[in-house]
Amino acid sequence: MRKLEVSLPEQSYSILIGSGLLAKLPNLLEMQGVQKQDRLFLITDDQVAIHYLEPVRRSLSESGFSIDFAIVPHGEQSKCVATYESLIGKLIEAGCNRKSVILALGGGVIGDLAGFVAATYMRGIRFFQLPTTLLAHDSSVGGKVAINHILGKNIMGAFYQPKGVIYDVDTLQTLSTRELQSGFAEVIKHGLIWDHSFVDWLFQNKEELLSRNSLYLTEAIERACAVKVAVVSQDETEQGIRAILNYGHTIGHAIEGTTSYSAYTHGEAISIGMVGSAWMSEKIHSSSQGLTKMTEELLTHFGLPVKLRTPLSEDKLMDYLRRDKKHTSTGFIFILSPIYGQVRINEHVPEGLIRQALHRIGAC
Ligand SMILES: O=C(O)C(=O)C[C@@H](O)[C@H](O)[C@H](O)COP(=O)(O)O
Repeated sequence: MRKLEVSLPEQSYSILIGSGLLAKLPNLLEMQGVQKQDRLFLITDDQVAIHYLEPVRRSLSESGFSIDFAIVPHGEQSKCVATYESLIGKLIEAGCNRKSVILALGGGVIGDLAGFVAATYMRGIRFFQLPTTLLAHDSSVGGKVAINHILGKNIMGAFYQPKGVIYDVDTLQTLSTRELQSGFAEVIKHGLIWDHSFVDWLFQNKEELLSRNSLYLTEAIERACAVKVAVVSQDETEQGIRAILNYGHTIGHAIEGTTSYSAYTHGEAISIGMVGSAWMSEKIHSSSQGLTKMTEELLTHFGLPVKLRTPLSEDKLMDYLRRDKKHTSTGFIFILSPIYGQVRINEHVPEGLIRQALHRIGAC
């Protein structure tokens, strides 16, 4: 088992990554201070539930924990006010109190949604992230929890850290190919923003990674999480450097939002967003020549899209970009890469350049 520590001013926690961790959940929770009398409430989705709900529920009940659960439909549409409110109702009905603990068993949607429920139920109760997708190496760490508004992604949210992340890599074996590939977008992002040797390693080991070799996946998750931990521990609430974790997300969120979260997975949208960002980087920084081609090659190797499948309106994407959380009254802020393996926060990116980048990725 690999272990990383997230050290934050108010609270620190561990990320445990390894095989067979869900089976050890009762012990791992007790080691993190959860007691048998603390009511557990597990939140998952209908796809994850098929594989993991019963074994997890049974092992916790047989170990003496009392556990209730709720299953929501899979997909980004569940990150909404209606699902949030219904979950709060279920917690009340189950008798959850301030000592109760939420278990977020699933991918990024479940982690964000259950985390937001935990952050707000009775003004905040403990929660653990139990990621079951590759993409969730990113969303489970760092405490960004949120639900979407029809006009914007993650608009209602909080910075609310989990008490721990328990990442059983065996769960990646049941992911669909599309979901696995989607997760690589965020893994690649962590390399592109911080550590070019990690990007090279991903290139070299793509066969092992795509064939779900657990040792290689564990290594990839650990290295990507290490980048995230290094950034978040410097800037928990995104006052500055944490914005670099948004590389590719400005355009990516606009793609997801304008297609009502139905045409692209989060990873696919971020993949296309990173191509747009690489292209703008080349236009602004002469030192990043060749970045777009290299980014496209890497993403394509991992089965990710580098262009919109069907053209989207440039104006609609621009409207969405104006509502991006990084946007200020002084202009568009983009995370761009002056050199392979590093990024900077670029303020005042000209609208004309953004429009050209949108064309480059297939907007019309
Ligand atoms: O942790 C962060 O900070 C990130 O930006 C990571 C992103 O990959 C993640 O998708 C995040 O939820 C996006 O946050 P948002 O503030 O842009 O909504």
